[in-house]
Amino acid sequence: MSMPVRPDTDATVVDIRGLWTVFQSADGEQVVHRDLQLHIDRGEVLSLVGGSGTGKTVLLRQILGLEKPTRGHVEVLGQEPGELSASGAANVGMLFQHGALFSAFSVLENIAFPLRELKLLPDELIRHAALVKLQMVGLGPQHANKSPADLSGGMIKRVALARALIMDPPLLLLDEPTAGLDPEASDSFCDLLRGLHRELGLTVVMVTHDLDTLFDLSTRIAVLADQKVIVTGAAREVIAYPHPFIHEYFLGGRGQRALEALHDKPAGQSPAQQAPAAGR
Ligand SMILES: Nc1ncnc2c1ncn2[C@@H]1O[C@H](COP(=O)(O)OP(=O)(O)OP(=O)(O)O)[C@@H](O)[C@H]1O
Repeated sequence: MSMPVRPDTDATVVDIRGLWTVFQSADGEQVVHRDLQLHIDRGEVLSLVGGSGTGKTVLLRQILGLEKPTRGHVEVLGQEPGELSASGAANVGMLFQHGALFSAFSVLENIAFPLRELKLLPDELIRHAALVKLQMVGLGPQHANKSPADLSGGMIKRVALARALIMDPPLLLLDEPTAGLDPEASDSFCDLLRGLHRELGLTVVMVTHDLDTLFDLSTRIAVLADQKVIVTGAAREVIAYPHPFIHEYFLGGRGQRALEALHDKPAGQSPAQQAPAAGR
């Protein structure tokens, strides 16, 4: 007997509908998001791009469950953000902008911290899991007992990434993942992220001001302006959208240089070069 074929409803990882974010200030109300919509499917690397103060970081925090929108609907894997999955693990891992490691903890203690907080597993198992993650981000066990103060900027990002991945979240949020890194460390961190995205089948939502990182990693770009997502699509599609912010951001000198670098890469290396996907 054949089973009825069901539509694939499992593809949605993030579903945001009718989102409003309004802050009260001494000068009155500040509307940051006005009826914003965003839909992200499994396996995407979606980058949020927008001018300063357009609410990119606030949106990441809402997906993570650290902040509630004023109005509207945010769902991550069919659940309210911040809830644990059926297995008790976190659905979302986040790499904060400056790594945000605990300075009094060793590298391994930092990576293990979220698992230890759960108070479900014995110490030896937690230590082992943290060592596996340390290796996964390209750092050897000789770094396990170091203090964050003894690490380079690139290593701090890697340790923070290992911590974000400790509970094997299917969704990873990255806030300015390459900010503060020199070009070499930045390229190497992008290589690591690209590899992990592929190997772990992660869905990634990223905020970046760095156009090289943007073009290097994104499978889709969403542009925030006028308090909403004005366009989403592959790089070519977004760049062709007529809006003053897009023109200034992508077609100024900085954007032109990053685009040229993108075109110089061998075909197949850069996901942003793939055929345009329909904006959602
Ligand atoms: N808790 C808060 N209370 C009041 N206003 C806030 C709060 N959090 C954020 N804002 C305001 O919301 C706006 C959006 O902030 P957000 O940090 O998300 O911007 P952003 O797009 O990430 O900007 P940038 O690219 O400069 O980091 C800003 O004007 C900020 O001052």
